[in-house]
Amino acid sequence: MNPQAEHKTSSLAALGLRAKGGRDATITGLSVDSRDVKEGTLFFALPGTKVHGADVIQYALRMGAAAILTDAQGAQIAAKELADSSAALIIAEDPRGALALTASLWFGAHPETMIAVTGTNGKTSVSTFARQIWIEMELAAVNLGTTGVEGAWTYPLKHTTPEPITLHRTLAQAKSHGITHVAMEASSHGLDQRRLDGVVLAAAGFTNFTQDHLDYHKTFEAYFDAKMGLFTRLLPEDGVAVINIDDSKGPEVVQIAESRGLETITVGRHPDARLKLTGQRFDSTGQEILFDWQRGSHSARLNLIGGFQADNVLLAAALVIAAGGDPEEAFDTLPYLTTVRGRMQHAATRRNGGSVFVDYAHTPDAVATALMAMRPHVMGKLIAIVGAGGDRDTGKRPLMGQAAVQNADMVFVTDDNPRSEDPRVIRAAVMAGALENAAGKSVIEVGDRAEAILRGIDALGPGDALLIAGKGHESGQIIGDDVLPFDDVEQASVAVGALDGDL
Ligand SMILES: CC(=O)N[C@H]1[C@@H](OP(=O)(O)OP(=O)(O)OC[C@H]2O[C@@H](n3ccc(=O)[nH]c3=O)[C@H](O)[C@@H]2O)O[C@H](CO)[C@@H](O)[C@@H]1O[C@H](C)C(=O)N[C@@H](C)C(=O)N[C@H](CCC(=O)O)C(=O)O
Ligand SMILES: Nc1ncnc2c1ncn2[C@@H]1O[C@H](COP(=O)(O)OP(=O)(O)OP(=O)(O)O)[C@@H](O)[C@H]1O
Ligand SMILES: N[C@H](CCC[C@H](N)C(=O)O)C(=O)O
Ligand SMILES: [Mg+2]
Repeated sequence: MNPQAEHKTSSLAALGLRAKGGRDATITGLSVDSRDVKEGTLFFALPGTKVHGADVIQYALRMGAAAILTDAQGAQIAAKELADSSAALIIAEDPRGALALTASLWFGAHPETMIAVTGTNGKTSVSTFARQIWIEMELAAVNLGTTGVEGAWTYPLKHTTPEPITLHRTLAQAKSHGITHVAMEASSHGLDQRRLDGVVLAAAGFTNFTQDHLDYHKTFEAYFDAKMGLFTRLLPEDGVAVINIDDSKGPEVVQIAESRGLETITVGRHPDARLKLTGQRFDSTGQEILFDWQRGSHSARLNLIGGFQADNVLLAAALVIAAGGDPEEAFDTLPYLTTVRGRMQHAATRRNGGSVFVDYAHTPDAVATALMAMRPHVMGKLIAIVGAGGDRDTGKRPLMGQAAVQNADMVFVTDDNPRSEDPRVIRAAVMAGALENAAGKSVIEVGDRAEAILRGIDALGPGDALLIAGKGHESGQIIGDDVLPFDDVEQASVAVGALDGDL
């Protein structure tokens, strides 16, 4: 906890907020949840997907809220309670944006160099590689996202892009631990809800754009627009946009960035890419890459499985350069990069040489990419274990089954966080997509994930490989409201032990 932020007070005026009737108040803390309100809190009553925070203003006032910030609708909902109270009222057109800016002023300090990455897949990978490059360059760096805060300082997080109060508190804490460089993930939910507004970015990256999260955004257009907020709203005029030009949306992102006059660094195999991947050769433990930067040719060994990891690594290197890093120094670190936890991670090897990898592919594109990426490293057959999450985009389920069967030789369909849904219904949707495209390949439904892993590993012969997709670094299986301990890497070695005897 940042002591300064926890014990401080501030006037509304010092936070840049103007209350109705010019009323000021002494604020002792910020909250978006009425249940956390204490004496002196500024409560942000936000419109939500389930309720409007204004519905609970009455409760926040009873707990001692000194001020309420809400939108016009919220002020109307709680008009009577607000009129009867001495708390200051701020009405904002964009209350989530106001929350983010207020949180950034409240916590104040943050590391001096910050970058953010958006895209459907690859955010955690790119931000982790950027952090690893900085650390190899002897800078005090962290990545912040799905896997928490990792690097020179570690801290757990619940969200990929935490809500602004948590985000700015975490950044202030990072600063107090001596962190100077942060690579963070900008999720589409986070961008849509303005969670990152108020973060000052040196550079922003775009990985790719494919289907996910349509449960929340409803349309591809809305999902893309949310992601583009990173370039249209968040990145300052002097920030640099780093864009994967090989993605079909890449040129559009370049246009969006250039229409604001932003400097761009394009990355990819495309002939015009500023950081251009020109060659790639795979072997059983990784790959050699060739790339061009400003008329100079470079080569590097990557101890990473999967062709797409080269895209992620080069995007990370370009972000480091965009944020002021020396290019040659950044390129020299590439052979030292290590697997991102739960992403194409080698988990176990059978006595017969069959190998097991754990990956976080949880979108149709990621399942296809991950499996295709394994092919050049695998001599024998490729087996996939796949499942889809409950209470998430339902449209992606059959497409994930299809992507698995089209790119593997044998598929097991199993459970992956059914949450409040009936797991059989989720599996049926994944199975339908797989069976429709099976073309004679074997597709087997095994609900219990541990059993699916055991059976997948049992099917491995010499030279074969198994990809366990979907859960990556996760440590639990979410069933209803329960989280049962479950770790794919651990299960893989338990299964190998059970089948081969402990090696
Ligand atoms: C779908 C979504 O993003 N929801 C976020 C949203 O909540 P909401 O709109 O559903 O909130 P609501 O329940 O309708 O309540 C409205 C407001 O009233 C408040 N409230 C509600 C009840 C009460 O008793 N008191 C009270 O004050 C709530 O705190 C909220 O501010 O606003 C809340 C903060 O105001 C967030 O905490 C919440 O994130 C939830 C926890 C969440 O799970 N989000 C996930 C989906 C998410 O953000 N994931 C992304 C992407 C991951 C990926 O890329 O795969 C991430 O960045 O992690
Ligand atoms: N550049 C890429 N292109 C396509 N697929 C990728 C790429 N990078 C990673 N993936 C696939 O996506 C999976 C998730 O990767 P990663 O965790 O880096 O993405 P993310 O964008 O952070 O995901 P989340 O939305 O859950 O935060 C990986 O396990 C891999 O299968
Ligand atoms: N952060 C993402 C990843 C989910 C991964 C998968 N294991 C699932 O539960 O669907 C989400 O919550 O949609
Ligand atoms: Mg992530």
